[in-house]
Amino acid sequence: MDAQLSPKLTISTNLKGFKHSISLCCMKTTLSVYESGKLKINVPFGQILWCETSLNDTFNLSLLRKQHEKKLVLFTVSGSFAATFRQEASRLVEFVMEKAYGDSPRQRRFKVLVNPKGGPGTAGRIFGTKVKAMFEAAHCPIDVVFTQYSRHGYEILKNINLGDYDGIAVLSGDGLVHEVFNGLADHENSALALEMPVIPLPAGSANGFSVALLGPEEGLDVGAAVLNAIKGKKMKIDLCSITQNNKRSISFLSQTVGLMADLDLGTEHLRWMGDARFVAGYFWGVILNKTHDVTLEIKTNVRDKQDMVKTYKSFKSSKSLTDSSFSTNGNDEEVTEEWITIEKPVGYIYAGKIPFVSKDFMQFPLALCDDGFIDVVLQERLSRLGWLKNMDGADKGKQYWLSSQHYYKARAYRLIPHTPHGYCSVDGERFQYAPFEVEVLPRLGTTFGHGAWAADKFYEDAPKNNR
Ligand SMILES: Nc1ncnc2c1ncn2[C@@H]1O[C@H](COP(=O)(O)OP(=O)(O)OP(=O)(O)O)[C@@H](O)[C@H]1O
Repeated sequence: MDAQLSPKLTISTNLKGFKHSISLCCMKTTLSVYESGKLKINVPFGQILWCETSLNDTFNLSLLRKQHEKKLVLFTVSGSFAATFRQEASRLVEFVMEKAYGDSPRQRRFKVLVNPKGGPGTAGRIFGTKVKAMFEAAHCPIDVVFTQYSRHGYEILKNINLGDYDGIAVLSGDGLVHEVFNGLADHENSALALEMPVIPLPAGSANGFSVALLGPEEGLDVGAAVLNAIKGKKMKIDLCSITQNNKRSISFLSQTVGLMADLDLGTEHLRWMGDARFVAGYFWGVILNKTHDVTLEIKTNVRDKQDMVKTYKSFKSSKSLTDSSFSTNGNDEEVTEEWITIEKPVGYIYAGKIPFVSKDFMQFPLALCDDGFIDVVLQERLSRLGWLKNMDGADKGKQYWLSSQHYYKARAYRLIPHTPHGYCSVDGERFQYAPFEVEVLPRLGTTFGHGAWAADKFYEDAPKNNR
């Protein structure tokens, strides 16, 4: 436990589960609450939302604390102190607030969009029981809209008054975030609009954006996501432009055809299952085991998998690589990017900017938020047994090493499906099953987070008996 620092205060409280009098002590990285000399609560300053005293010598503290299923829940500590302790109280408040926010601005103003139809349809309840109180506890002004119909989010963001907000918090899945980025891109001042941070609060099915920012554990914890909205650091992320039938739009996560599109869009009727619907969809896809004929053209520098991992690892350890790092071959020689064409029957094509496409499936272990590349996976058709084996280690990206899985870092690509019918999923939304073209728009989008995707469990070494 870390050393105790000076600010300390004893308050009388009627807090449930506590005796009459408790003491609050500031440690180096935490605030500790003691009762009769015994430690009862020890919370990192990062989880403190607000701390204040009021005129009648009462003290109020709001924080997020891990509870059931290790999720962060709102907790308040309040009580009164003797008038003789006013100075101690104000010192403690000042100290705690400074530690709690550091150089992050306090009281960010948010537009909050809630999709009552997202995922299992619980966003409205999550807003009323958790999210609203957390923003209020942090004294963040919020302007809330429950979306009424598909594309409502797009219209709101297209016409938003940018000066009124510090961020857009989206309580939903990735589909509504897709609308939000597209609305900002079509704003009359789109360059400024795309500087507006967009923060996901998970209430959809896959919640890929939230998992990318906070990791598979915290990414599904709405408390952790609200905390990120309140205190996260501004970070830039690549977006993609997707053109289909001469219509251009923004994709921020992924595009896919084949098995992975079928298991997403073909399971809309199973929304009530939450993200388990994707597993059910996968098994159904394996039973059908369809083949998709495609032409794939990729603007890439052809590299082997070991080399790409080496570059990725050194990026992770030094964080000093530049945007063009994946353009060199490890020997600091320039490798020319060229268009390559692949024509073959496939199980699926999946391209993405984030490591996890759902909490258990790290499809793009080498994805980086702002490297200027989109990771493109071509998975050859497999036997049914092969598809089942494919699931082994999927949460750590083990399938990256399969010889049947081809992995590219691309600046752009074109996909032309030849099979007559199929699904095409863009950020989890249904697009036409028709040719499309994708180009990376480096660092065009903005969010709050830790400065990089939170993926750290990649299966970095090729398994010995590579299938
Ligand atoms: N009131 C509404 N009625 C019907 N559809 C809506 C409404 N509000 C938003 N939508 C649409 O709901 C769709 C799905 O929402 P969302 O993507 O947020 O959830 P999800 O698909 O379950 O999650 P994920 O994308 O993470 O898998 C979006 O396409 C959005 O346009």
